[in-house]
Amino acid sequence: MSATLFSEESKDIKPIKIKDGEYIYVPNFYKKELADKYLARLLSDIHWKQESMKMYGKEIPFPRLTAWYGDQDKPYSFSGITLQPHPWSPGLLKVKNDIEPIAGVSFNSVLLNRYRDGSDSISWHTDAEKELGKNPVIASVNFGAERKFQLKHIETKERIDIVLQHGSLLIMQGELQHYWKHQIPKSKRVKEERVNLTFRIIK
Ligand SMILES: O=C(O)CCC(=O)C(=O)O
Ligand SMILES: [Fe+2]
Repeated sequence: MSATLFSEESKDIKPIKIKDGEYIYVPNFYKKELADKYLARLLSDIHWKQESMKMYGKEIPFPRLTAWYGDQDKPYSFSGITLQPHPWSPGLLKVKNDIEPIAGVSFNSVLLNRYRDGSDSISWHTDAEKELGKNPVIASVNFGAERKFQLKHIETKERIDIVLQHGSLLIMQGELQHYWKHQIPKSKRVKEERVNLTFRIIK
């Protein structure tokens, strides 16, 4: 990571080192007013879709809506489906430019997740697909309802919970994807929508 990429405010942002990985969490990356604006725009402008996965000959819908945006030559496969990206929108490019000085890398795609309420979720997985490279940097920006993000060490089963708040930025980096799974569990209490953007580099 190059120190010259860091802006004045982001200079003090240091990765949190954990066993076999590291992450950065910036709770108030966007202040509330701006985060509210982004949330409204994302809800209305993004081409949201409920994808499904074939399992034992049955179509199982994902418990969330998704969308894939990015450079046009980078199709992406996950959970048995392949997505052709929509071209970058001005708003997504703005967020990308805002987070890159902190991530220290240049992203070429973003997977968006929309959790309509607490009954939407994403279950335990790693983002260690081949096309993300060896130690991927994954930057996740969060808008809307606060949801619990859980990390679980694959060998020791150690757990780390982070409540991802409106306007926050979470960056997973280092060896984390090889040793830790993550999930957003269902939560009966949550009635509001949440939108999550995970910026990635597809090789
Ligand atoms: O919604 C989140 O915070 C996590 C999303 C995620 O893990 C993914 O899209 O791979
Ligand atoms: Fe993930």
